[in-house]
Amino acid sequence: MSLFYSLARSGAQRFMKKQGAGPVLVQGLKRISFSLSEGDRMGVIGRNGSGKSTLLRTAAGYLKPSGGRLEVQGSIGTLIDLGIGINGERSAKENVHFTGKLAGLKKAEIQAFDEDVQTFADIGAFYHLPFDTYSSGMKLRILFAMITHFKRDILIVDEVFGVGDTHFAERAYERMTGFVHTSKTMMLATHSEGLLRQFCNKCMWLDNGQIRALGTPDEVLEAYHAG
Ligand SMILES: Nc1ncnc2c1ncn2[C@@H]1O[C@H](COP(=O)(O)OP(=O)(O)OP(=O)(O)O)[C@@H](O)[C@H]1O
Repeated sequence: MSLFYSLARSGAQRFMKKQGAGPVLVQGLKRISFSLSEGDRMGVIGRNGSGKSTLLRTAAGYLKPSGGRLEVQGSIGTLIDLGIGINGERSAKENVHFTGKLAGLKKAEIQAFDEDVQTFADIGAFYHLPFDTYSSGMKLRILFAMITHFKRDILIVDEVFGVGDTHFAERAYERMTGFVHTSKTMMLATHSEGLLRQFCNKCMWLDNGQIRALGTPDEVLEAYHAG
C-alpha cells in the first residue's frame, strides 16, 4: 500500500496555487507490503520522518491508504496518540466510565476498570481533573492503563514511552510483558533496541516511506547499523 498526505488546506498549497502548480502531496508510504500472522510481534524502526507513525496509523485504520489494500482481522488496541478517543474536557475517571459503557461493560466491570486504571496510573487527585490539564507523562499513564486493561487481538503501539518517567517505565514494561503475551499480534514503532529485542520476533526498517529491510530484529538491526 501507499499513502499520500494532501496539503490542500495548507499555506504551502496556497503558495503553489499562486505559482500555477497542482495539488501538493507528501508521500508518507511507498508501496509497503507485508503480512503478520497470529503470534507475530513486529518492531518498526527508522530515522525521524521515515514513515513509522504513518504506517501504524494506517494499520490502525486512522488513515486510509491512497493506493493498495489493507486487510485486518481481529480487534485492535492502539497507543499511538496521547489524545485519540479521549474527551479532554472530562477527567480520566469520566473517560474511563464512558469508554467502559461504550465497550458494553457491566457496572461491576466498569468499577474494576476504574480501579485498575486509577491504581496503575497513580496520578493522585489529577484523576478527577480534566484530561487536558495533565502533563504528557500523566496522559501516557492513563492511556497505557486503559488500553492494557482489555484483551486485544492486535496491539499497535507508537513510540510513546519516551514521555514516561523511569518509575512508570519499569511498571509499564512489566505490564506490557503480560499484555503482549495475551495479544496475538503486535506492531511497535520504537527507537529502543532493548524493547525491540525484548518484545519482537520481526522487524521492519523504514527509510523514506519504503521498506529497507524486513527480517528478525538481529538481521535488521545489523543492516540498520551498517547503514
Ligand atoms: N499530517 C501530515 N501532513 C503532511 N505530511 C505529514 C503528516 N504527517 C507526517 N507527514 C510526513 O510523512 C512522512 C513520515 O512521517 P512520520 O511521522 O510517519 O515519520 P516517523 O518515522 O514516525 O517519524 P518520527 O520518528 O519523527 O516520529 C514525513 O515526511 C512527514 O513530514
